[in-house]
Amino acid sequence: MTGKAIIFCAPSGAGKTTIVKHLIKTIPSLKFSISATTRAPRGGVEEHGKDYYFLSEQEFQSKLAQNELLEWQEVYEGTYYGTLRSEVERIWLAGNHVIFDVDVIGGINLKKAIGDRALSVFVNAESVEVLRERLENRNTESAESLEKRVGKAAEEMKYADQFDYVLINRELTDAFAEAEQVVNQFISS
Ligand SMILES: Nc1ncnc2c1ncn2[C@@H]1O[C@H](COP(=O)(O)OP(=O)(O)OP(=O)(O)O)[C@@H](O)[C@H]1O
Ligand SMILES: Nc1nc2c(ncn2[C@@H]2O[C@H](COP(=O)(O)O)[C@@H](O)[C@H]2O)c(=O)[nH]1
Repeated sequence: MTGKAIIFCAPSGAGKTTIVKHLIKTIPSLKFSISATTRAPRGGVEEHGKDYYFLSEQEFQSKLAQNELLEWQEVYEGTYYGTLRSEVERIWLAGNHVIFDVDVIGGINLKKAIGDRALSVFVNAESVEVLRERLENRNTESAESLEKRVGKAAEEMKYADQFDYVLINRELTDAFAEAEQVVNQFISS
C-alpha cells in the first residue's frame, strides 16, 4: 500500500481538530502527524509527544536550520508551528496514511510539496460569529488570543477555493460522516 496524506485546515474554531480526532479513532490506518510548536501546552489537556512536540523557540529554530521541517508558519505573532519530516516518514514507513491538522497556508504548502498523494480539506463554519461562539465555549483562549484567532478567520476563509474539498461543519455528527466518506474514498482510490 502506498501511504497517502490527508490535510485538514480551517479557521480557528471551525472544528478541524475535533473532526481529525474522530477520523483517527474510526480509520485505523490513519495516523496523526504530531507537529512542533513554540506554544505552551493547554494545561491539563495537552501532552508533549501526543498533541504536539512543545519546543522552545531555540529548539524550533535549530530544527528549521537543520531542514527537519517540511513546512512551518508563524501562525500567530510570536508562535511557530511546523511539520516534522520525521513524522511523515515514520508513518509512511509503518504502512499507514498520514493526517495533518495545520493552518491554511501550511496546508496549501503541504499540498504543493506532496502533490497527488495528498487530499486537502478545508473545514468551515457557517459564519465568523459561529467560530467566535465555539472558541468562547471551548474556553481555552485568553481574550487577546481569541481576538487574534477570530481576526484571522475572515482572511483564512478566502483560501477555501484552493482546497480539494470544502466541508461545512454545522451538525457535528453530519460533519463526521461526511469527513469519513471523503477520506475513505481517497485512501482506497
Ligand atoms: N459542529 C459543532 N457544533 C458545535 N460545537 C462544535 C462543533 N464542532 C466542533 N465544536 C466545538 O468547537 C470548539 C472548536 O473546535 P476545535 O477545537 O476542533 O476547532 P479547531 O478548528 O481545531 O480550532 P483551532 O485551530 O483553534 O485549534 C470545540 O470546543 C469543539 O468541541
Ligand atoms: N503551518 C502549520 N500550522 C500548524 C501546525 N500544527 C498546528 N498548526 C495550526 O496552528 C493553529 C493553531 O493551533 P492550536 O493548537 O494552537 O489551536 C491551527 O490552525 C493548527 O492547525 C503545523 O505543523 N504547521
